[in-house]
Amino acid sequence: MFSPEAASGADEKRADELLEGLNPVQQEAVRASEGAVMIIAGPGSGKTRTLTHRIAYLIAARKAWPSQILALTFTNKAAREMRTRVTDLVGPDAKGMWMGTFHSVFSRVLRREADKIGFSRDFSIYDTDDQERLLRELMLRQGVDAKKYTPRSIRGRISSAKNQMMTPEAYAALANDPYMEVTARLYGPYNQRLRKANAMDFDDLLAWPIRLFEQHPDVLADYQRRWRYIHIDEYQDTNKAQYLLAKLLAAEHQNICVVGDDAQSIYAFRGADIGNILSFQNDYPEATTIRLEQNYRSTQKIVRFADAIIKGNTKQLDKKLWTENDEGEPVRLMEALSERDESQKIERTIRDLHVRGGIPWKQFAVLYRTNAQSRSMEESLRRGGIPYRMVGGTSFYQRKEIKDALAYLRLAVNPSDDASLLRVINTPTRGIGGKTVDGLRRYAAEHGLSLWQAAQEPSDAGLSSRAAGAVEKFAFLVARFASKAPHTPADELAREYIQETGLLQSLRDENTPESLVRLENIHELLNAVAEFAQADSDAPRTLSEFLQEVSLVSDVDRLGEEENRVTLMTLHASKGLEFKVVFVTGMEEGLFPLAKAAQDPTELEEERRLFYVGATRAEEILYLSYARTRYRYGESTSAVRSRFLDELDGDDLMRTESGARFAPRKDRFQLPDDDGAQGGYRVEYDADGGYSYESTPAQRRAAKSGYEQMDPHYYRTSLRPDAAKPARKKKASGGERSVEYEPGVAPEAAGSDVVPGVKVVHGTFGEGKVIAIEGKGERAAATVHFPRVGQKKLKLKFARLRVIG
Ligand SMILES: Nc1ncnc2c1ncn2[C@@H]1O[C@H](COP(=O)(O)OP(=O)(O)OP(=O)(O)O)[C@@H](O)[C@H]1O
Ligand SMILES: [Mg+2]
Repeated sequence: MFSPEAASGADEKRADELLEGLNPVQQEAVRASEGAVMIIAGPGSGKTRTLTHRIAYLIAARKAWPSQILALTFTNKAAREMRTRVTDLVGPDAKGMWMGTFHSVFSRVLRREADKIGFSRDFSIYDTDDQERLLRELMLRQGVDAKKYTPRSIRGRISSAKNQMMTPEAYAALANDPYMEVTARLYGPYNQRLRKANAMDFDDLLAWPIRLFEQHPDVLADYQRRWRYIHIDEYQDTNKAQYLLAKLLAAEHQNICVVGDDAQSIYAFRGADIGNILSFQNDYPEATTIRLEQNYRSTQKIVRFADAIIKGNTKQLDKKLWTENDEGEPVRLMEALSERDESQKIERTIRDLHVRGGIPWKQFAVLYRTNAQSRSMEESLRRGGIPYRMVGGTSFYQRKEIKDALAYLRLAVNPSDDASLLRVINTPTRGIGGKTVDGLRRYAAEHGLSLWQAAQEPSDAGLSSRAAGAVEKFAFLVARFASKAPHTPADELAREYIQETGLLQSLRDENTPESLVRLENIHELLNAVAEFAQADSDAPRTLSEFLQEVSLVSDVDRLGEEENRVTLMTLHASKGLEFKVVFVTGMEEGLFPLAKAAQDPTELEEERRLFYVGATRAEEILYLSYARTRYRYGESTSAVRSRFLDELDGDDLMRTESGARFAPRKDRFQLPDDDGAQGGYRVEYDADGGYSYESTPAQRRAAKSGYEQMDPHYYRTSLRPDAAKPARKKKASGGERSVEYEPGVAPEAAGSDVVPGVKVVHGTFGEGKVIAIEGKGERAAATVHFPRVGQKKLKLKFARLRVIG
């Protein structure tokens, strides 16, 4: 009989086998099943693998029932993979484990406990669109200028406040600038509206469980007992709410195992806090800390290259990483003329490696900093007939027609969902115009009703009889399916319902190539519902369950394992994954690092960690690329390659396309911070290497002293030291002074030994003593006192002074 307490000899043998694929340190982490354990280790060192084996071990050694295991991952895909791996390791015993992202696990908890916090179990989850629509409406009502204060950035502010567990009142007390004040005014009403709509936003999915546990200690105790073993992957990217949840749940038994890498923390902008790693030791003083040092993923060259990247950061725990893998190929750097050229080169390289090296498509990943960069890459791959899959951008569930269909489905499950109602009340058009909707809104606000409730009494809302008729018909449609929803299988309900909404018919009537694609998409959605409904053999699942799952899919989650395609995705999305061949693209100043990050040392370090994450996804071959011009904000702009490349040591790790050793430009270097430099620069390069910039006073000072300031922390002394081109004149904008630079010669090298105080001999004036030097390079001039003729100012370029002491 299966019992966690009584392990038989056979169980022990099975458990020991699970240790076989692990090295001794990893085994130690698996065996340390009781108490707090923290595994801090670099990329590819087997953190995730160790976690997976640890869970399998707990089950196989009968230390825990599967249902007593909680594993929190960063994506649902990671959770699915972990579940599959554990099932492979221990068989069907694995069923019943709680595995998923924080958001999916706790939304499940919230559904079970919804009534305790005043929600119904069918609450909706608002996505960013829904949130912004709601905010826009509140702003309109409060007379807030939506151009000056965008709903998007207000949403961002509310989101960070929620992540910090800050209430509207606490936020209002802190507000000290106009933006914060406007946000403070909207935050409370925004929450009330969510509640009225029986809806939660993403941040609520973490904030509400904390409140639930605080207000209901018995519920907390229940979950503490339920989850005897807690596991968290990618711990460095947890935010405050996630940290608190983990702490609350582990408080009783303290069996918590977290794994992470501070050098891979890349979500600070979303409230993640590396500090959580540091607090771990304080929260669990008995915690065992385990360090893994062997990398199993990448070649030696890639591991050393990654190490060189992260050395650029000052605030990093020192970690040694080594590997027994092959030495491997040097990292390749591609220079392209334009983004188009860049993507074509990548396309050719992928094809070549695929055809000649036999590497399957799915072993390639192209990573970029911003989603916008995917467009030209997609184009090249499409033209080349290479199958690809894009993660992010306008993903399937973000398409208009899909969101429309989902809004109908959501409404049937939760009619109070105002955002969904507004979305579809007149889609397809059914004669319910803006005025009618406004009338309903007003009526709802006056009587404290949801829009749905208002729509039940359209004639009381003061609508014309025609409008009221249209609203009634709509309400009847929704109500009919709402009453069926709880006891009808999801696929059956969805098919019939969507048919009756008229969405399909309207797309058919439109009969354009685009509308037919949309029609296809809706059919694909219905297929997805069917697949979901029938996936569980015990009983068909309901629409409510389907919607919950869909609200939480992130783009990475849709990454089909089975499919043999090249993957395109942002660097952020690539965390935790691995591919044989990886391209990190768009390595240009202003793009990677982003311009905004270049101004701030903290953000710059986060960008560098992102580079580190990207590079360490590669198992065998790593390519980096940059383009000299790129379309940004609708115009073609010249670009200069990323500082991240030039700060690398030019040792044996990187080669250019032609196979030459990479020569970093060591002319970019840091000046002391106290030089008084100020931010604000804009450098624009022509394709031929000419450039112009708008300078700040600090830049002009820097230029005077021989350095061109690129930003507060970086200076360049010449334009292209490696280019044998004549000196170029700066095309100064805004009437700035011109400065000449001598490519290839650092200005301070010109006029070398002639410095104030030295004795010199001049062909005509004889011996003299240098009093002062002005200017640099070509323009350098010395003031010399000659006992025979007095003081003279001489251009060094012509004077041919000889130093004699
Ligand atoms: N002891 C081992 N023997 C053989 N292969 C291993 C071992 N440990 C890890 N691996 C393999 O090395 C690769 C990297 O492991 P894993 O993904 O667990 O690393 P990680 O530390 O989680 O990396 P990241 O920080 O990027 O998430 C995987 O393919 C894994 O199967
Ligand atoms: Mg991992």
